[in-house]
Amino acid sequence: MKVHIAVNGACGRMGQRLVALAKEDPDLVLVAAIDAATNPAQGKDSGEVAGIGPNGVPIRYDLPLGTRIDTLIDFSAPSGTMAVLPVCVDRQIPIVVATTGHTDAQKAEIEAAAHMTAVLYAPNMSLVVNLLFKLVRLTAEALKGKGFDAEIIERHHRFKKDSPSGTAVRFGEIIREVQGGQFVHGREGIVGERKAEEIGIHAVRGGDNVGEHTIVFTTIGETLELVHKGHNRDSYARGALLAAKHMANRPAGRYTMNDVLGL
Ligand SMILES: NC(=O)C1=CN([C@@H]2O[C@H](COP(=O)(O)OP(=O)(O)OC[C@H]3O[C@@H](n4cnc5c(N)ncnc54)[C@H](OP(=O)(O)O)[C@@H]3O)[C@@H](O)[C@H]2O)C=CC1
Ligand SMILES: O=C(O)C1=N[C@H](C(=O)O)C[C@H](O)C1
Repeated sequence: MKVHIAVNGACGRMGQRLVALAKEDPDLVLVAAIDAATNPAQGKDSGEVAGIGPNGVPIRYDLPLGTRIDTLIDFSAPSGTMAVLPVCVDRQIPIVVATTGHTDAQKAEIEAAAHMTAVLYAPNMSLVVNLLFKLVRLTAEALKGKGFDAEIIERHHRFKKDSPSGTAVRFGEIIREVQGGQFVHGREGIVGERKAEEIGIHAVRGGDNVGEHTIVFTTIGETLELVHKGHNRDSYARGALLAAKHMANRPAGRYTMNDVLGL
C-alpha cells in the first residue's frame, strides 16, 4: 500500500524537491502540500510550483480534514513546525521534523509530542551526514584528553535564515557529550587565548551553497578535518522520504535517522 504523505513548507527550496521526488516514487503519494498562509503560491498546484507539471495537489495552509495522511514531513520554519505539531498530535499523524532553528522551548515541545505521536526530529536527513555524526563521535572519543581543539565551520547559501545550522549544532553537541566544553559562536575583539574547553562554531553565508560542514580537530603540529559537502538538496529530500516511509503507522515515540538508515 502506498504511503500517503503531506509536506509542510511545500513551496520552499526543500519542499519543492520533496514534491518532485515523491512523484517519481511508486511507493508514495502526495496528499497535501502546505505552506504559510501568506505565501503567494497559495491555491496553486504544488507540482506546478515545483516545476514538474500539475499533480492535482493544491498549496493550502492547513491539513485537510478527512484525508488519510500517513506521515507529515516538515521543511518549513520554526513557526511552521509549531503550527502543524498539535494537529499531528491530535490526529496521531507521525511527523518528520527536518526544520532547524527552533528555540529551546520549541525543541522541548517537539520532544514532548513524541509521547503522543511518532516523531522523528533530525537536523540533517543525508545518509552520509548521519554517518559523519558517528565518525565525529568516534574521533572525539579517540582524541579526548589528548590536547586537540575542536572547531566547526559550516557554509550555507545566502538565503538561509537560521545560524548556526542545525547540523553544526548537532556536531557540537556530540563533541560536548564526549569531551565536555562550551560553544563559542565566532570570535571578535581581544578575546584572549583560546581555552581548551571551547568548541568553536562558525557560520559562513553566501551564494547557493546547499550545505558544507567541516569539523576540525587541531593540535600543536597537526590537524584532522572531517568534511561533508552537499552537491544538491536531493540527498536531504531522499532521506526525508525514506523517513516518511519508515514512520508511517508507527506508534508514538521518538525516532532517529539512525533507525531509518540502519546506521
Ligand atoms: N534536516 C535537513 O536535512 C534539512 C533541513 N533544512 C531546513 O529546512 C527548513 C526549510 O529550508 P528551505 O526549504 O531551504 O527554506 P525555504 O525558506 O526555501 O522554505 C521554507 C518554506 O516554508 C514556508 N513557511 C514559512 N513559515 C511557514 C509556516 N508558518 N507554515 C508553513 N510554511 C511556512 C516558507 O514560506 P514563505 O517563503 O512564504 O515564508 C517557505 O515556502 C530550514 O529550517 C532548513 O534549515 C534544509 C535542508 C535540509
Ligand atoms: O538550510 C539549509 O539549506 C540546510 N539546513 C540544515 C541545517 O541547518 O543543518 C541542513 C543542511 O545543512 C541544509
